[in-house]
Amino acid sequence: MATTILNHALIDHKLTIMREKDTKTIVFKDNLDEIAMLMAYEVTKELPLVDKEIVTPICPMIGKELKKQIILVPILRAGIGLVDGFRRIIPTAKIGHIGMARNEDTLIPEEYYAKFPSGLEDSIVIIVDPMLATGGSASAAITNIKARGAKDIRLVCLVGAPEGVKMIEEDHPDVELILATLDEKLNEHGYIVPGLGDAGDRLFGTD
Ligand SMILES: O=P(O)(O)OC[C@H]1O[C@H](OP(=O)(O)OP(=O)(O)O)[C@H](O)[C@@H]1O
Ligand SMILES: O=c1cc[nH]c(=O)[nH]1
Ligand SMILES: [Mg+2]
Repeated sequence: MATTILNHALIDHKLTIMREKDTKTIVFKDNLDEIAMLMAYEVTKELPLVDKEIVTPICPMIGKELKKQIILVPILRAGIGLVDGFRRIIPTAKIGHIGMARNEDTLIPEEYYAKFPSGLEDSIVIIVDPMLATGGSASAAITNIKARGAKDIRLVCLVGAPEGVKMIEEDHPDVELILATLDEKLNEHGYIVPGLGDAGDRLFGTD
């Protein structure tokens, strides 16, 4: 399935504020929240619809409604920063959580928490995480969510590295990947260059 890079002017403007190293935690959080709404609008543009018979004040008509339940899954921790914005745009979304921690030496991710609503098999699952670096965390999260029954999965990330895109395309060719922007590369510590640093730390004020 094709990878989409949004390259959206307003998202890029807000992302530059987030990237700046002196941006304060609250400003970082607010901009991520606003970007999440814009990305939610973009990724829901072509969701499958079914007909719905309704009556307007003027006459009966066949309207449209979403065909499937949406389950939003943030990859903890940093993915939490995208949840509120998505929920404002898709208030009927149910939320699952998956915790993936990347070992900073080996860069290998490990699942440490998972809780999902029922109905993964029949829902559209939108996994969110600001960063796609090596791709290890997102790829493992997708594998684990598929093992729990999900079939229709989209992965939405803010900043991607070419290495991460390659891993998702190879490991999960059935998953639609949507990025706000594609950065240049990874550095020797597995951080995205130019990137924005450690998204979880910047979002929650840890270091
Ligand atoms: O593509 P990868 O190389 O796996 O790196 C990306 C992952 O790294 C970050 O999480 P981190 O492990 O730092 O956890 P955190 O959100 O708790 O900070 C980020 O939010 C991704 O989940
Ligand atoms: O650049 C990176 C890479 C992984 N995780 C982050 O938060 N930032
Ligand atoms: Mg982190």
